[in-house]
Amino acid sequence: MNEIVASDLAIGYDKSSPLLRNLDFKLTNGVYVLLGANGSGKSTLLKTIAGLLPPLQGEIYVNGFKPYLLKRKEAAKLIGYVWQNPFHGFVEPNVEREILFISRQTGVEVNRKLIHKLVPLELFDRSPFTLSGGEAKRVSLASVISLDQPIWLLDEPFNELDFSGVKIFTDIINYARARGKIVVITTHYPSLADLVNPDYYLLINRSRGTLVIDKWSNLSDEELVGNEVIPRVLKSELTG
Ligand SMILES: Nc1ncnc2c1ncn2[C@@H]1O[C@H](COP(=O)(O)OP(=O)(O)OP(=O)(O)O)[C@@H](O)[C@H]1O
Repeated sequence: MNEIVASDLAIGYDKSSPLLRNLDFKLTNGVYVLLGANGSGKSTLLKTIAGLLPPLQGEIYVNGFKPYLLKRKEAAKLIGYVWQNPFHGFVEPNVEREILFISRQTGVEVNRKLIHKLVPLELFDRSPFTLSGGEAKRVSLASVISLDQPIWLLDEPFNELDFSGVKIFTDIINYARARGKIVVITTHYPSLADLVNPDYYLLINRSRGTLVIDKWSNLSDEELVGNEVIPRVLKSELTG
């Protein structure tokens, strides 16, 4: 059983004004979608779970480990964190080397099926820095999740994906669910997130600096709109 446990957790960059505080939750195997306004702290929460940021207060555990105390290679074996902007993560001169970079660093064998689902072979010799936005997203997803870690944190994975990219991604999330992973996905598009049948939604309440964890059907349109999440009745909200 995989688990992410937060206990009286406060996160952010400034102890005197945390973005989120008093977080107490336990996530177990399943698919979670993290929603919230621009700048509310979604990426910051993922970075804290990934161990890139220490808690400001309280504690975070990933499968019993404090992630911010793990060596980067150990953290990379446990947690696959895909950055929001793929170009921020690229370090290699060609796509093939880029995809295998974390595997080389950690010594973990990659799951080639996941790589080939996401990235067409004809991209392998290209510089990652010359890729289109969608191609770059596919490469950055492949470069991280091909390690098949038990925990995947995916920051805005739907951005830039075309229809076939969304279908492939949906298949990969079904695979992750069947393998008992914990997958946390951020998005501003709940209608796309719905395609992966999330178990729970994590909604950031920015004014209170807290996190609501619930089923989609229990989140009211008022609560969604109040936190800048695109609601169910989109047209009337945008034109009314
Ligand atoms: N390194 C940093 N130092 C100080 N403040 C930061 C740093 N990184 C992010 N922030 C601020 O923290 C807040 C939360 O940022 P974060 O990226 O977590 O938001 P988000 O919910 O992911 O937003 P978006 O929907 O726009 O991607 C923002 O106000 C941002 O400017």
